[in-house]
Amino acid sequence: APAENQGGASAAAFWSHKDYTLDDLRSAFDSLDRSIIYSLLSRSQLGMMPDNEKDSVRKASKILDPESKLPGHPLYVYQDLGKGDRWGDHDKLRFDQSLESYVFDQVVPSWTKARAGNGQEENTDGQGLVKPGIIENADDLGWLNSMLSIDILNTRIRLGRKTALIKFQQVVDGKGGDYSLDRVCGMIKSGDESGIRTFARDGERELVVIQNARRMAFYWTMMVKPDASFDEQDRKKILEPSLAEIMYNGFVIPLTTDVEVRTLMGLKDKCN
Ligand SMILES: O=C(O)C(=O)C[C@]1(C(=O)O)C=C[C@@H](O)C=C1
Repeated sequence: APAENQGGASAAAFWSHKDYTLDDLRSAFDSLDRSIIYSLLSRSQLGMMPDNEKDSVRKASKILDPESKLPGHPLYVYQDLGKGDRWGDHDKLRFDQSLESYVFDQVVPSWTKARAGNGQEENTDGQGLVKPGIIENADDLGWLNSMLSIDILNTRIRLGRKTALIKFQQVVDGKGGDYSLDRVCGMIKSGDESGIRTFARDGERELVVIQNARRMAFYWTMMVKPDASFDEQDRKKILEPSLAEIMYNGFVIPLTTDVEVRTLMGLKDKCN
């Protein structure tokens, strides 16, 4: 067996498994982001259905944001989620220790709840988390899509954990640039969260992620051929790629980074 698999107390021995690189993770981010933008856009088109069909979409947006007056446009809805000063303090977002990630409370509707229009409690786990339900027919594609959007978003944000572990590994390998193991461990041990956040962030990469989101939103909205019955308002709702940017800038990247920071701060015992 390779030396690094023989165990040992040092950080180097513990973190030397190299199944994937930061580049591998970034291509995983890229494909998740494609799915996220696509599912949000296809979801947004539901908002352009005739009024009677919009009802289920309205219900979905009400669960996300009870104050919302907008007809089920997830990009608007997610934008609303960011109204608080700190994303993590928003009452619909909660950090789940066991998942090492933020979860959206009460946003994954179950089939029964959607169908029966019952109160929020019925299908929850007792802590306000609605269990995913079973989609029984095509009428529920809207619900299915909103569950997928949330699920892919969660998966994306949780990837922050692996990303943080790889960044720590790079430091252990002496490939952390300005960041030595001593420096990073110093920040972890002294509880310097903002220092660790600066370490975890990569401004250039963030620009690439945001630009990709914009481009995908633009590309896919161009593929939507507006029907003569869509009014000006509706057109604006789908043909607005900057909403993707708002979402990634204000919410998706910050939450992913938060997961990275929390993961890194938890590596105290990997520091000597
Ligand atoms: O790619 C990284 O290095 C990440 O940490 C992921 C991510 C993102 O959410 O896409 C988060 C923070 C960084 O500033 C850049 C990008």
